[in-house]
Amino acid sequence: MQIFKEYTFEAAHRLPYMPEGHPCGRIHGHSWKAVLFLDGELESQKGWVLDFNVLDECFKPTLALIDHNYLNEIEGLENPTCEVVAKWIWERIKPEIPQLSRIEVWETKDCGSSYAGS
Ligand SMILES: Nc1nc2c(c(=O)[nH]1)N=C([C@H](O)[C@H](O)COP(=O)(O)OP(=O)(O)OP(=O)(O)O)CN2
Ligand SMILES: [Zn+2]
Repeated sequence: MQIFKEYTFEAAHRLPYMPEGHPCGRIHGHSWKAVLFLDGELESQKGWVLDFNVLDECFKPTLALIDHNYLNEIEGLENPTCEVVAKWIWERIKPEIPQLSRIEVWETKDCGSSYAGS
């Protein structure tokens, strides 16, 4: 069984390795979306894989670091592409939620990344 939960955050970033004059090299902001997917067995009595509230509590400190922030100033996000952001979230959440199977990070309404540990 797979479950998922979507989180949104507002954050600014710039991509430092863009050529001179490239718009993504300038500081700009997005309404980002992170979707966390969990794979696991149904707990028979409760009828769920994991309480969404447990996931919320686990993700809350990470969300607080990135929401309304400038990503480039956060350790590990010096080059904050959506690929790097997905991997960074994975490395923070996977040790606490072993059922985590994939993360999507949407940078705009139509582009993003998907990371499943490799
Ligand atoms: N593989 C990646 N490519 C790009 C990333 C990224 O993280 N990974 N990021 C950017 C920029 O940050 C840009 O802000 C987002 O992409 P873009 O499609 O250019 O978004 P726009 O809204 O500016 O463009 P539309 O014309 O509206 O689609 C660029 N590339
Ligand atoms: Zn961007």
